[in-house]
Amino acid sequence: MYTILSINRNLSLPIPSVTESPNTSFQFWVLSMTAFKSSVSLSAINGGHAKAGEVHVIIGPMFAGKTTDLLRRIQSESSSGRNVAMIKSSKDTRYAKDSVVTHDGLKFPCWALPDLASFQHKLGDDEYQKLDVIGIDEAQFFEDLYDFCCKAADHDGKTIIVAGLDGDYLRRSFGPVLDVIPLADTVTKLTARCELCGKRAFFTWRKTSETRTELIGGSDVYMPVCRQHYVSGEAVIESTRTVLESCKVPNDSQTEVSAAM
Ligand SMILES: Nc1ncnc2c1ncn2[C@@H]1O[C@H](COP(=O)(O)OP(=O)(O)O)[C@@H](O)[C@H]1O
Ligand SMILES: Cc1cn([C@H]2C[C@H](O)[C@@H](COP(=O)(O)O)O2)c(=O)[nH]c1=O
Ligand SMILES: [Zn+2]
Repeated sequence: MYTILSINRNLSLPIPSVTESPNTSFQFWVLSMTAFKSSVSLSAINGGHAKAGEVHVIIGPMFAGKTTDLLRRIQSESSSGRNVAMIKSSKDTRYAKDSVVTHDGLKFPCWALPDLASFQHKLGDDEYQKLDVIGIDEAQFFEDLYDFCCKAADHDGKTIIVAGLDGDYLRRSFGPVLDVIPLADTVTKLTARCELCGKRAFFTWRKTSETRTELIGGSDVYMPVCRQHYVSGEAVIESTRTVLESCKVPNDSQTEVSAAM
């Protein structure tokens, strides 16, 4: 039998009035949680920061408006008087070196970095401490995204807003973006318009035959498509491959042909 005297925000603890010997597993759990709570204060959890951090993730195919949404949120935070910074992957060289740029041409100055771990050092500790909000674009290219979000949100009290592709051109998980979903306060999946039918596009189609996962490019290389046109596109590629295979001259007959020439 337990009497919960009071649970309030200063972690005051339930005072168990044990009417039986505390050897049942539930009673042991309550007592061990009581001991845990009394030894850990909130400030120790997030490194002494009064404000707990946040992680917000924006995903979707290319041209879905991920960067546009990221810029909107960052500008809103800045207008509210919060100190913001923007980071993008230095792999993104499409529109500008030191700015995040949307496909519509909207720009915002940023740090273009090869990794996130170097950000605090490059910014400087004093400036980093002053930061309230950090935006991250092209997050699929940052291998250290998970660890950065953990430290920045859990221990440094920062609000992190992440924008990146959830899937690559094969609709496979792209880089570390999906790994941070369990860390997130919110997850927003955006859609584009299918270039072939105008319906909602959830996927990105690569127009070229390159097969490497990382291939920087815009509408020259990629287009957003709906499920129907992604699948039919795959069907077209497969049937084209079959036709080309059937037109190929077999190797042994190639030898006969070249010998006859
Ligand atoms: N097929 C498309 N569907 C939706 N938006 C498109 C398409 N093609 C070009 N755009 C433009 O791309 C803009 C989104 O750009 P951006 O925010 O950079 O997208 P993302 O970061 O998701 O690639 C849209 O506002 C729109 O003007
Ligand atoms: C699908 C896909 C995309 N990329 C690259 C192409 C672009 O440079 C970025 C995505 O830019 P956006 O801001 O989302 O428009 O990623 C790639 O390297 N591999 C892919 O499979
Ligand atoms: Zn379509």
